[in-house]
Amino acid sequence: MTALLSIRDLSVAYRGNGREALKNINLDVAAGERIAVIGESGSGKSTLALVIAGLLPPSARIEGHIDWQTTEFRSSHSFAPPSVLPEMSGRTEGAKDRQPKFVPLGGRDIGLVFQDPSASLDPVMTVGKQIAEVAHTHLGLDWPQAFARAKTLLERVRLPDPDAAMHAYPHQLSGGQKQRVAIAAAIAASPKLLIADEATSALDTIVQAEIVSLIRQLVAEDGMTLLFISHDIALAAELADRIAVFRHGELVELGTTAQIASAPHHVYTRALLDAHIGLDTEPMLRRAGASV
Ligand SMILES: Nc1ncnc2c1ncn2[C@@H]1O[C@H](COP(=O)(O)OP(=O)(O)OP(=O)(O)O)[C@@H](O)[C@H]1O
Repeated sequence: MTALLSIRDLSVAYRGNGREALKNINLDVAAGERIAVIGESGSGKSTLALVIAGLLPPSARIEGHIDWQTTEFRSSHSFAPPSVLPEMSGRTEGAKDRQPKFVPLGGRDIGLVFQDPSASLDPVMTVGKQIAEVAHTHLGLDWPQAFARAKTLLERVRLPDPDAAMHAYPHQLSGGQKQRVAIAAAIAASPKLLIADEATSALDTIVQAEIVSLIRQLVAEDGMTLLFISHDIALAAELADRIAVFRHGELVELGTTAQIASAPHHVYTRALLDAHIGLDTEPMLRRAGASV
């Protein structure tokens, strides 16, 4: 399968933080693949999402490369994450040599869904306008077309009354409904990559399962690549083809969901699995296609 994304020797350090948030990460993500990134709090999961999306603060030190395979240019293009550019002044010749380079744009090429939908939704703009704005900006649709697309998206994310929701403000919706709206906005420009960073962590178990199922369906229907970030290995196993296990900024294990769930190599992965034993390990293994 073609790699959509190749991460090479990637390290990230935040200013004022002695420890590197990511250490020498190498990871290929295939086009159309669903990959889960799991690990405990502080393991570097969100940093990975932010560096891929080019959203790290400019003060963060980034080393290494993220290469994108884009159909637009029909070849592989390398980009230095935007926030590293000022620090790359000594290497600009090399950077110029790689022209034309493809710099993915958040919203257009990468859809992002975070834990707290309230933080990504504008409280004083109607839901319909927020989704339509993404389609208007990134797809160049005129406003009537953009609003029509917003309505279709609200139907696709299964909001109970899409017509009413178009005119609603975020505070009038439940947490699960807001997350559906955030997902609709994230996929409004048909991004190649959807990053869901703890997108279900703030929701109760039933709504969590509904959102996971929704993400699975949308990713399949639109042929998106999924980076699903979670601290919950059981949830990750529900929809990932492969699981990447992070600890203290390092990628300690990478394997198919069945392999990770049934025969983990790393002691830390085993500990994450053990935390689920007696709770939902068997269903998780069955879902992952492993023999129990
Ligand atoms: N803006 C920042 N400035 C300084 N240090 C940061 C910043 N953001 C994250 N860090 C540090 O980087 C490391 C990795 O954090 P990160 O948020 O990527 O982990 P995480 O696995 O996503 O954790 P969580 O599940 O709690 O969100 C941690 O030590 C964290 O304290």
